[in-house]
Amino acid sequence: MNTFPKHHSSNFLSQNNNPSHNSSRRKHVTFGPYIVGSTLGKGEFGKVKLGWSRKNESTDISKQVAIKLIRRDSILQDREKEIKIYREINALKHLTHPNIVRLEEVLQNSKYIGIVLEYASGGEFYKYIQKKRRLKEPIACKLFAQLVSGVYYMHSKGLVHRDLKLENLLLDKNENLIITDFGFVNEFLQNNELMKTSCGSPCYAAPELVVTSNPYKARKADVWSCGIILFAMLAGYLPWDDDPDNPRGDDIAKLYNYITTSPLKFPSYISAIPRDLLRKILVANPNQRLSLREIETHQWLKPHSSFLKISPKEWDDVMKLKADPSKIRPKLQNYKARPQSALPVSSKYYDAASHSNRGSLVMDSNLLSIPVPPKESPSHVFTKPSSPSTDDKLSPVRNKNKHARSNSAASLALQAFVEAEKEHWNRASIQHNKLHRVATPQNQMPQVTEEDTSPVEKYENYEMLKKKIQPANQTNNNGVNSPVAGQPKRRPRPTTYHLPISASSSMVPDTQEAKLSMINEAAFRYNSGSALSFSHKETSPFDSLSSLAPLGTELLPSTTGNTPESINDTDLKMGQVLHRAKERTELEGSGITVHVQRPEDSTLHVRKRDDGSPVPLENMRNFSDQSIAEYVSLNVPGRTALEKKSQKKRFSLLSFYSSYSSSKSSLFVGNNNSSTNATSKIKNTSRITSSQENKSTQSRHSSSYVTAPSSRQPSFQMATENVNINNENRRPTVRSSMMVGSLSQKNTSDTSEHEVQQENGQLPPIREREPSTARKVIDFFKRRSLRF
Ligand SMILES: Nc1ncnc2c1ncn2[C@@H]1O[C@H](COP(=O)(O)OP(=O)(O)OP(=O)(O)O)[C@@H](O)[C@H]1O
Repeated sequence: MNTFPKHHSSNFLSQNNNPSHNSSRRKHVTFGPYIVGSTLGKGEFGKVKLGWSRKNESTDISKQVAIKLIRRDSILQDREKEIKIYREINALKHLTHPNIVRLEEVLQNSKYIGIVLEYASGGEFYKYIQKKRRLKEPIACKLFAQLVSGVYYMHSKGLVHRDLKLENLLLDKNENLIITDFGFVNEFLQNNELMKTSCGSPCYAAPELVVTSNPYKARKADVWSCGIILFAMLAGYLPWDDDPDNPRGDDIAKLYNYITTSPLKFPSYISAIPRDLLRKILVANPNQRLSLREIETHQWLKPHSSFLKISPKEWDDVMKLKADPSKIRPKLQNYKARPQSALPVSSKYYDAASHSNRGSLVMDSNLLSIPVPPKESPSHVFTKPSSPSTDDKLSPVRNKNKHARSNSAASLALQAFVEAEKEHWNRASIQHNKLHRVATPQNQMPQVTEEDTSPVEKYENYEMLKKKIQPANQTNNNGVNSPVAGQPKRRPRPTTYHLPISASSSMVPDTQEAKLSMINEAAFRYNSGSALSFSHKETSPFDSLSSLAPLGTELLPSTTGNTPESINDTDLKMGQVLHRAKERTELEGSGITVHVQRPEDSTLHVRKRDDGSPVPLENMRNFSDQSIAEYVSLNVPGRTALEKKSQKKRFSLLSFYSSYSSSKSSLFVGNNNSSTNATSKIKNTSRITSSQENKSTQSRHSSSYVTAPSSRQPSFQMATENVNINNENRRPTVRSSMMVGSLSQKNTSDTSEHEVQQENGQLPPIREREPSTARKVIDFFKRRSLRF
């Protein structure tokens, strides 16, 4: 039974001290329709909290989200922050790809803006590498294919990320890659993708962003970052991190000189084919660097070539269908259709708000412009308008034979599409009402073109396939869905790209109910309808800026996230766990909502941790091992430690070039200043602490430009500004970075914890580490938050 009241408070709730509530009564903090749990992480803008949506009244189910909470007063003072937030929101509204974090909705109350995101329960990618020291090639290949697919999708929407790095990658519970943090995203025009604003982290930033003030080709800069990420996956450390003259890597001028003059060095355990790919990606000259399309066709990615052939349009089509079942054939609609999620409240809310004064949340129009028309920068090479790739028009079917079977989610997704195409053609030859009996011979697949199969059909067929390979009633002894033979015994995530690939026609569901169940379980994580309810047809994600909500507008309750589509089995059980154990009461007029636990009524007692997360302690046997394990995983100690990551130190050289603040900085190519001067100037000015960042960005009025010290790259020029930056406050051992825990004596969390304690005066300062031969490995993530 749903115990949540129909009306809920939009505010964070304070602790209830009413003596009438004894200790057995548990309270929960809420934000809008979400119960707020533990802190998942802390970023530049504040904390990211785990949240649970309220149960849908009819279905009694809940789902998990990550809520990025931003204090409104913190952004009122800081225009750059504000811009980043709205960049992120507007970009995410337009991106619906399985490897890009899904925006559920945006809420705000008097104190906070909350960006509600899909919860990436697999945690941070760099920690994953940290744990494994480095990734095996097949795993790296799968994850890199997902990264490339996500980035290519983003580029196809005219957006560049500009801050791709390990720290901005998360994993879902099935270890699929999720790209996050779109704060630096920007739009490019197909016929002029040049940008001026350098952003990102030096270790991941393409040389052209740092060593020249010329406009750079935005997509190629993302490609470079992908290459660095791939190297880090395979090697376990960042490339070009072994400069004896710059052992700590924090002299950016030296770092880039080293990058542009030193050949890439590989550890012996990276094999020849990925080395070849890396050598073609990590090319200092962006014109010679591979494009994403070229990367996709590289031999190393062949196992995932089919997945990579799924075009952005195909991703959109499938997701639209998921969001709008009305487009599915009437035959399928006749099955008991699930309630369709309404347009996210936040969207409606924003639309309504577009007529009102948006106060401080108006974006600077300069932000949206693409800097420097070609004629103004004749030295730069411009990209021609890209004509649609022929690859995009190809059906994945054509590539079927190229696809080597793999367990990867990516390749499985592709297989699903391929199989769906195949299925469609088989089905086309028989009566529609006998579809479920069709046994499709393996390896018989007519050639079809994109035009031959409508997205609706594809989707339907895909769903059919999915049902075939994983019937709803197929469970193992543990009550968990049985894996298909040969597949790992892991309950697949309800996404299309995590499908087992071997399908048996005997597994075709033969009832309408089974088919309905198949649809209901279906597919993508883009299932709540929220992200998809945004218009994808807008030409620019920034078109809708004016419709952003004004501050001070009251939070409206959300209906998003309550649809059954959004809930998987685990969520359901989670929801049951939570809601059986709770009762919620609203203290009249107080604005305080209290969730009360009544142990005598509960099948499972939910306790609250210090950090606010619910912890189930008793009576776990009522639930499957898996649901318990997953629930427990939400409360892993690592998360608590993660919370302490608040001590993240960061550099910021964002202020180097600010296209949206052109009045504050001017860009030009410097003249032949001596390299010595360049090096020393940058050395003196290129360090900045996070606490100084904001101040420094306000003070960047004068700029100085110096040539890069590289004699091999005479055309590269170094630009920087006097941004009042120094490194005095930086802790020498932290270097605004993370270490490879498995190799270092302390892992990241420990380090953060130490810092917290240290700042509280409980511990002596960490001693500076002596450089050692393993330093480059130990320092793997040291520059994790370095930004410019
Ligand atoms: N969708 C998510 N699912 C799970 N954890 C998340 C999610 N989004 C963010 N986190 C956690 O919160 C941390 C901070 O998030 P994020 O980096 O997006 O915040 P930010 O304010 O944009 O930080 P940054 O300083 O990197 O810009 C992440 O490192 C991650 O641990």
